[in-house]
Amino acid sequence: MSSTSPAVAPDPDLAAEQTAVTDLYRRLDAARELAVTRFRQALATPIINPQSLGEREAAARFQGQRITTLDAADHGLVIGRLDREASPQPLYIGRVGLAADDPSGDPALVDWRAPASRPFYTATPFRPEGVVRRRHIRTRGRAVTAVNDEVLTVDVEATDGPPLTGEAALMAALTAERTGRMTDIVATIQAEQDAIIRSDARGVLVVQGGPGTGKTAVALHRAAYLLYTHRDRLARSGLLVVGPTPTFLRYIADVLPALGETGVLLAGLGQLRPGLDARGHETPEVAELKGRLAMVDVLKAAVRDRETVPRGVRELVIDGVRIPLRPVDLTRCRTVGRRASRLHNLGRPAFARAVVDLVAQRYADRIGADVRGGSSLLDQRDLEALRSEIGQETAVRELVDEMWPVLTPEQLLRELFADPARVRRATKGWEDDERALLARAADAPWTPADVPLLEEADELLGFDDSADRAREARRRRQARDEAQETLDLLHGSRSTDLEDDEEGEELTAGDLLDADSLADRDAEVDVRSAAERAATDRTWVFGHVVVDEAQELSAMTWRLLARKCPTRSMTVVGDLAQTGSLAGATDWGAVLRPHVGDQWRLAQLTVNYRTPAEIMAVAADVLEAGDAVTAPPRSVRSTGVPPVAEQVPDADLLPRVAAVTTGLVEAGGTVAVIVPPSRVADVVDCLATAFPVVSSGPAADSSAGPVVLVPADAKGLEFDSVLLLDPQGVLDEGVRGHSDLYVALTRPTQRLTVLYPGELPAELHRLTD
Ligand SMILES: Nc1ncnc2c1ncn2[C@@H]1O[C@H](COP(=O)(O)OP(=O)(O)OP(=O)(O)O)[C@@H](O)[C@H]1O
Repeated sequence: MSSTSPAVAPDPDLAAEQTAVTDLYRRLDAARELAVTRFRQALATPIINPQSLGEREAAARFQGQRITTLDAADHGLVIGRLDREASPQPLYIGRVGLAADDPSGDPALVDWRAPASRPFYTATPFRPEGVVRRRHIRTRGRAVTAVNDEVLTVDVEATDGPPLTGEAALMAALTAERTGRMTDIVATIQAEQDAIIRSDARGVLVVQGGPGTGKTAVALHRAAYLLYTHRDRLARSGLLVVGPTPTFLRYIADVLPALGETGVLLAGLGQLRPGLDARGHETPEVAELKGRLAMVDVLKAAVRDRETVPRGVRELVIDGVRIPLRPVDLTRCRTVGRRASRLHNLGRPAFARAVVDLVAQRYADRIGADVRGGSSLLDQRDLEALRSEIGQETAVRELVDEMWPVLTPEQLLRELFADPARVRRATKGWEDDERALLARAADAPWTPADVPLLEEADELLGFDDSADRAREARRRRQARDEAQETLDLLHGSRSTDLEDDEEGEELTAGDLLDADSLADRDAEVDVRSAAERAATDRTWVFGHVVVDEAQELSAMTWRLLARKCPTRSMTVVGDLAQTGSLAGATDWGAVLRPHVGDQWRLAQLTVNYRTPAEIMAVAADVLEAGDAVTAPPRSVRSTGVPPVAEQVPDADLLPRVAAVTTGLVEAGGTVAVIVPPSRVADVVDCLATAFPVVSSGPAADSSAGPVVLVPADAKGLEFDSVLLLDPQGVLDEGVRGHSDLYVALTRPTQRLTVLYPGELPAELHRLTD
C-alpha cells in the first residue's frame, strides 16, 4: 500500500479549487470559441484557385481537430495540481494545455503530456522532484467533488513494492462501475506506467505484463504522448494502433480522442489491408499454418507457377499463316520477363514484348521465305509495323494471358487455395495433411490469417502503374503549358519603359516563378490526415506502430507490420501467459528476432489494477498449473467478496445460468458469461428469453446487456461481473486451455461466479476450500 496517507481536504480547499477550476473552464470555453470563429473564417475564405482551396481545407481541418480536442477535454479538464518548492504558485495539470494571461510564466493549465507534468506521476516521498504537495482534484461536470492531498516532504519508511500515486483517486477510479468502454487514466497514471508512456520513441519497446496491469491503458497513453511530443513527424506519417478484434477496438476507440488525439488509425488483425475487413473464420490449425514464415516461399513458388510454358509446340495461326512456337523459345521469353522485374506484373510487359518479337520474327521468316526462297523481304520499318499488328492479334494476347496472366493478390490466393494441384506445386517438401489445411473454397470469405498473405502477395506481384504514370505525365505537361501561357501573358503586359532600368524594375509573377512551380501550386492539395490517407494506401509507412495483445500475432503478421514501419519505432504490449492462438508467441525474442535482431527493450508491469486479490489468487493457481513462464501480477486491491463456485447437474445448467446472470445484472454494471465454444449457442438462446438484448461474438456490446463470450473474444476486455461456465470445457476446448481459463478468470473487476457440471478442475481447488 502507499507510503503516503491520503486525507480528505477540508471544505475551504474545495472552495478554493472550485474557483481555480471555474477559471480554467472559462479559459477552455474561450479557446473553443476562438477555434470555432477561426473554423468559420476558414470556411468563408473565398476560393480563387486550387491552392486556396487546399489552404482553406487545411485550416478548417486544423481548427476542426482543435475543437474536437477541446471538446474531449471538457470532461474532467483539471486533474490536479503540484505545489513546488521553487515557486509560490501552484501548477495545474489537465487534459489539455491552456495559456495564461502572462505568457512569460507558467501556463494556466499544463497538458499532462508536457515535461512539466511529469512529477505529478513520478514524484514520491523518497524522490520528491521539487514537489511539496500533490493534489488530485476530482470533478463531476464542472463541479469539484473532492480533493486528495499527498504531502511529499514527510519522512516515510520504505514499504513493499512501488508506492501508489494518488491512492484515493486511484481506488475511486478502480472501483467505479464499468461502462463497456475503456476510460483514460490520465488522473492516476502510476510511476511504473509513466516510465513506459514517456519512454524514447525510437526502437522496439516490449511491455510484458499480466492481466489488468494497464498494458492497453499504457499503450494508448503512450500513443497520445508520442503524438504530442513528435507532433510534426507523426502528423505527417501517422500512428497505427493494432488490436486483436473489432470489439476490442470499439472498447478502446473512445480513449484516444478523449486524450486529445484524432490522427490515429485503429486496425484489427483482419483490417491491416486497406479496403478489406476480413472476418471469416478458420480453425486454429489453419491459422497457425498460414501464419508461418514458410508461407513466404509458398507464395513465391505460387507466383512462379503462374509463369508457365506450354509442354509441347504451340501453333498460332495468323492471317492463315501457321506459326509453330517451341517450348524452348517460349522459355526464353519467360526468362526475358523474369529478368526485367522481380515482380510478376511488372515483368509481364517485357515478356509480352518478347513473345510479340518472337511471333513477328517467325511470321516474317515465313512470308519472306515463301517469296524469295529464304531471304527476308521485310526491312526494319516493315518489321516494326508487323510487330504492332501482331501485338493486337487475339491469338497472341491469349497466349500471353495464359502464360503470364496479370494477377491481383486476391486472385492469386483464391486460385491457389482452391486448387490442390497448385498447392502441391507450391509446397515442395510439405506433408499432405498440411497441404490439405490450405484448401479453401474460392468464394469463402477472407480471414485475418489471409491478410498478411494477401499483403505479401502484393509485394511479389507489384502492380503495373505505367498507365497511371503516363496519365500523370500528360496531366503535368498540360498544366505546365497552361502555366507557361499565364506567365507569358503576365510578362507581355508589364510596362516596357522600365525594362532597362534595373533600379526601378518591377517584379512580376514570371520573375518569381517558373512554369513548373506554378503548375505544382495548382496541383490538387491532399488535405486528408495521415491516418485517413494511410487507411486507403497499402504502401503507407507509419511513424510509429502500437500493437496490443501482441502475443496473438503470427510470424506473418509481424512481417507485415515490420514492412509498414521500416524505422521499427514500435510499442508492443502483451502477456505471454495469455497467448490463445496456436500461431501466437511464447517468447518475445523469437518473435522479434527476424525483424529487429536483439535490438528491442523490455519493460514489465507488475501490478494488477483490475482483478481483486480474491479472484487473482484463483487465477494464479491456473497460471502455475499451465507451466507459465511469467509470474502473476500483484492485485492492488481486494473487495472482501470471495469468488463463488457451484456444481450444477448438466440438465439444470441453463436455467441456473439464467438465474445467476439475472442476479449479476441486478448487482449493477456490465456482465459477461464466458463459456467454452461448444456452449455459446445454447447459452445465448437461453439468455435471450430472459433479457431484451444479449449479444455474443466479436461484435458483443456489454453496455447494452449481458454478453456471451468465448475466452478469445473476451481478451483485453473487462466486466464488473463474470459468470464462468464449465471451466473444464474451457480447458479442453482451447488449443491453449490454461491460457484461455486464465484469461476468463481475470476479466472481472468485482464479482466472479463459476458454474460447473461434473468435477471442478483441480486447478480451481481454491474455489471450494
Ligand atoms: N493508473 C491507473 N489508474 C486507473 N486505472 C487504471 C490504471 N492502470 C490501469 N487501470 C485500469 O485497470 C484496468 C485494466 O487495464 P488494462 O485493460 O489496460 O490492462 P491490460 O494489462 O491490458 O489487461 P489484459 O492483459 O487483461 O488485457 C482498466 O480498467 C484500466 O483503466
